[in-house]
Amino acid sequence: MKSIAIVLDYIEESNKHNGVKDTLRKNIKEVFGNRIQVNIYFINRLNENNLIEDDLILAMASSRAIRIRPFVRSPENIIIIERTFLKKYIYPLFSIPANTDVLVINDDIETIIESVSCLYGIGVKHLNLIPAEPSKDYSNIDIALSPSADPKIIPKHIKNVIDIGHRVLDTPTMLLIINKFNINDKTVHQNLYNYCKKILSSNIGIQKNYNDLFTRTEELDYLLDLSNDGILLTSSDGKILVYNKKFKEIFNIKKEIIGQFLHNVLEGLNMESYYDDKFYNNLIFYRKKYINLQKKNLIHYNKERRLYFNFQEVTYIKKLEQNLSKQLREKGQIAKYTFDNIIGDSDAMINIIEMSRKIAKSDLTVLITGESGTGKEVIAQAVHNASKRHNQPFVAINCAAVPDSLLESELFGYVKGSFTGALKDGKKGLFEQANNGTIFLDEIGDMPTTLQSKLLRVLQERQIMPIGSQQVIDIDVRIIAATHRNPTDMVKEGTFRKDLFYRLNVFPLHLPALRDRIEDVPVLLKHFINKKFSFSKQCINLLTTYDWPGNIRELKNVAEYISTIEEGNEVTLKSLPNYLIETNIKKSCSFDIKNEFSTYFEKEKKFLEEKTCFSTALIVLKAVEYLNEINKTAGRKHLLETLERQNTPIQESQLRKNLKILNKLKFIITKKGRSGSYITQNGKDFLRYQSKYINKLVEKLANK
Ligand SMILES: Nc1ncnc2c1ncn2[C@@H]1O[C@H](COP(=O)(O)OP(=O)(O)OP(=O)(O)O)[C@@H](O)[C@H]1O
Repeated sequence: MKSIAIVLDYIEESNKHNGVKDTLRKNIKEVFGNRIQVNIYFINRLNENNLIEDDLILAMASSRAIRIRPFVRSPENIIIIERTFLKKYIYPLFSIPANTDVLVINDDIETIIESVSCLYGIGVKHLNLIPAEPSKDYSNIDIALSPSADPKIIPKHIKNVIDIGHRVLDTPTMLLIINKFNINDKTVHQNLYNYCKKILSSNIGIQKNYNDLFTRTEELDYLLDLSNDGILLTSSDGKILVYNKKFKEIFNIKKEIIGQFLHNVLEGLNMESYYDDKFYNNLIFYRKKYINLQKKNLIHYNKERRLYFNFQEVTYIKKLEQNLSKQLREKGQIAKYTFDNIIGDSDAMINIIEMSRKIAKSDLTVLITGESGTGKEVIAQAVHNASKRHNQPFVAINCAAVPDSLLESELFGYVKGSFTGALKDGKKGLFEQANNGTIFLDEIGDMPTTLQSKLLRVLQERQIMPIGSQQVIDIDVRIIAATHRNPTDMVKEGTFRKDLFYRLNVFPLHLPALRDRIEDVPVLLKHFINKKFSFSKQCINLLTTYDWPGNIRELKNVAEYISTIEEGNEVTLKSLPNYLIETNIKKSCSFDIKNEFSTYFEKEKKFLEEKTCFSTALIVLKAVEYLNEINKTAGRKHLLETLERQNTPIQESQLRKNLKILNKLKFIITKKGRSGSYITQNGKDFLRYQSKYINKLVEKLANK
């Protein structure tokens, strides 16, 4: 414990100095509590063989400081105190009429003069303060001011003796002590603030500045304490500079921790590992509690690095979870599939689920390959939901569905005024929206090469730079990419960057086509059909020998078809869509089935040929189906863009006409407003029936 010496002038005689001694001791205790020990010395009892060893020595005046120097071990620790009066004693003086003669009485002339000058200094200027000299006659004065009110020294005729109390330590002296002992304790500042309110400082400037600073710090502390997170600021080597109440609460800390090292305060958590200049977002376990720790670096203008820590109790996060999930759901940024919703009995599927569960535990990048409809997105969602990021956003983007010109701004965002047509306030990119969560980059193989190099940088640096911005943003996002193409072939062809491929292919997952795990067909059908059905033998035969080019997505559609069409309990060939039967017959029989099925959709085909250009109608219908499948609104704008992308552009007027005709045939339903068109089962069947014709047509048009 630090100690302070107070050196008084004379030996204590008949308790003469008790007042001063007790007052100063009381002042120090009031501000510093038991943090400082006070020792009292008397000047005429000091001995050169017994030096004062205290950390700070308070002298009453400079003349006394010189006198005590030889008796002090470290004279540089001597400070000359400043004293003042308490408000409660001084305010009554203002009721004495101006220019009244008032005698100031004390033990000796030196202290009397000091008191008079101090009274003038604090603003008692309306009275004629007269220092009482022992030999003089003051019979014309009938008011006296005295701190001790010792009756012996007060002239008999004076009846009105006003007690002005002993002088107390002034603000600058208190601040000097704080400074000398490097005290940064909040309670001490709170005590000094209260103490200042009671005294009339002769140094108004210092007192006012101190009070202002204290009030501001108090307000900031108040704001910090409002937070539900534990907040902490340390120097770059972990010395605690600022903390809030919640921090102490989370870690059950009772003592003062300012100036201590964080790794000593939170023992066993290896806090030193956070002192580097990286960003962290980790879940830690401390005394039966899960706590989410975030650490950021703050660089001040003077280039000194500070570490900002934020701690959230998981119980509290849990409460936030519902709120957050609601918001994410509203934004469509939630992954609904978990491993429990993934159906599959085949060895291949069991293997994939097992692998994926392991992958979910890590934070590494995953590349999922497989034909369209094999469940790549479903797996990506399940991995996200089984990962530690499951409470954070899952943001999916189909790189093939967004025009190249827009893909960059969709992914990285832009700042305001970046380009014509940009939103007024700029736009957050999907990477930023996915921060702390997962981004699913579907059809990565369709990403233009210019963007591939930008993506590579994101993967390397974990930073993004919005279009038009000069600043990079740190992001913490898990990347899961998928493609129905063969990335190795694309790298060979030079359409996909080799370095990007290696960065993405950290965890490769290949989903086999449904035809290669045909044993999954019955369980999937059972899962998707919500009624209880039995299947005829032929039906099972057909469904398990069919190729399923559209994989599980196609099977889901067939299941939907069956649920709608079949009114009985048994699914027979009749309950299946026409195109399935056609393909199967073609597969198992050598004769051309064209004649047998030539009556299918004959009327519709004729109607189309009469009303419009047959091939255009087919292409429009196919484009509606495609946009529906990727969950994009099949409105006129998207349809025109899609047709343009596949090199089969048409005029808007043509599109409108064809949509109308397709609606008439009930191949599509176009809803009013902005929800666009939807292909009906009839439309889908018609397309399947015409599928070869369409593929040829698209190929032909694309090569024209
Ligand atoms: N194993 C599975 N269990 C249950 N449903 C599945 C499974 N796999 C896929 N599905 C269903 O099939 C549909 C298509 O799956 P998904 O969108 O994940 O395929 P994809 O491979 O990402 O397709 P694309 O390459 O066309 O984007 C989904 O709507 C999902 O309901």
